[in-house]
Amino acid sequence: MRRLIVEKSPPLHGIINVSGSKNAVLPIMAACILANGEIKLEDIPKLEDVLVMERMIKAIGLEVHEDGKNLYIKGTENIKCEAPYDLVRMLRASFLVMGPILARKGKVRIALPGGCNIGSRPVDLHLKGFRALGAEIDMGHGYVEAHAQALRGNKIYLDFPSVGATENIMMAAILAKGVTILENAAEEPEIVDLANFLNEMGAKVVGAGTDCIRIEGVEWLKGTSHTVIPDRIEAGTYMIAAAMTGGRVVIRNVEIEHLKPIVAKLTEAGVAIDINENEIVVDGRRGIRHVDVKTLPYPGFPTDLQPQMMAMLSIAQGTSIVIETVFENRFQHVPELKRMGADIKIEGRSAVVQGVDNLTGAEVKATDLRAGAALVLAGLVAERQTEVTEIQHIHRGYVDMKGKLEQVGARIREIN
Ligand SMILES: CC(=O)N[C@H]1[C@@H](OP(=O)(O)OP(=O)(O)OC[C@H]2O[C@@H](n3ccc(=O)[nH]c3=O)[C@H](O)[C@@H]2O)O[C@H](CO)[C@@H](O)[C@@H]1O
Ligand SMILES: C=C(OP(=O)(O)O)C(=O)O
Repeated sequence: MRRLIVEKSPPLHGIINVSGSKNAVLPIMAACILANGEIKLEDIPKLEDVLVMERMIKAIGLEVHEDGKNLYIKGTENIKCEAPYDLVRMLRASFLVMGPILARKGKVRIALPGGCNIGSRPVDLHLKGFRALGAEIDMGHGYVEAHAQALRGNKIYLDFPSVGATENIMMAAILAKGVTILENAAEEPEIVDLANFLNEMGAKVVGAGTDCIRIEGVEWLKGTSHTVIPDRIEAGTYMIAAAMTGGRVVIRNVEIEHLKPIVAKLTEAGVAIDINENEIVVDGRRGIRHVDVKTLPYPGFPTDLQPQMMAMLSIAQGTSIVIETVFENRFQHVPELKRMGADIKIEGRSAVVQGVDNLTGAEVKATDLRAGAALVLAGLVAERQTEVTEIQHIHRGYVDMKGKLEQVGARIREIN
């Protein structure tokens, strides 16, 4: 099993280039099922999750090839209506092929995604949306089946602004007859990127990025070229790394607007931040003060940065409160951080983080993607050596984390 060995590192210094967004590229790859024609996705992030999604859309019948930098996908009408369990199991986002297949073929059979370890993550809101568009849904034997004579636009109110449900329902509505109004929709930048991509292919989506999205059904979609937005969670992770180590790092290829919640919290914690056109300079030399953090749907503080933020607050001056409102089981990094000497108490969905002077290296387990990132960051400031195991989770969502951190002075290596 591969592991990352992280040693106490000097303050990070230099430049880090952010890759394309994992959470934008995955739904966009699913949306290719809706199109006829050639699609070019430029500068795609080379991530395990992208490879799995590539296998998924190939299994459905799309032609996919890459030239090391770009991904070329050929949309076709000859698609299969079934998404196999072995792929849905590996990647939750693969459930996002359900809306596009249903839209295209009027029927779909897909494995229910397995429980992921940050929460139970049901798909009831996705299914509620498909039902409102006229689909009949059957469940059994670990699969969900949907079929419809013809999908028809409708008014749909989401009980919670779920990112995945917003994306799946939006894609199902693209080829439906009439107009769909999606209320209490998620407003994440990745949803705007998906809507832009769909519109470039000929869809009629307005309002993405607000809580009300209007989709006017069209007959068909054509091919296009698209560059996905920069990964705001990757950017935020390295911003926190710079702050924690008391370094000064220039983070390039960022969309400043998307980073507002993390910029606000780091500034409140005493970190100096300079903003240029598409780069951000993070200077942690003044030290870190305690801050309270509550995760919320965008534009609130992202749950995907909560573990990394918690690692930072575990060495801040004073006591911080971290409240996780999005996922009910996203504190699994806490026992691991405690093994490294952090002083954290969990009370329900809140964690009380009392900053300590020093963390100490230990063998710790990456229980999920962002938990793994948090432990790597903790390792950069911990005395002696930290060994992070189960790093396949990190490879799901970070392009060459080891190389990017090494480039700014981190002492980190990967071993088998
Ligand atoms: C591939 C991708 O983009 N993943 C992101 C996406 O996940 P994902 O799309 O799975 O997250 P959601 O926004 O759907 O989930 C948020 C909350 O809604 C609940 N829920 C969701 C759907 C549903 O049908 N019923 C229901 O109860 C979930 O259990 C969770 O508690 O948004 C999350 C929240 O920003 C991020 O952490 C993930 O990185
Ligand atoms: C939870 C995450 O991803 P996924 O929804 O793919 O599990 C994440 O990116 O932190």
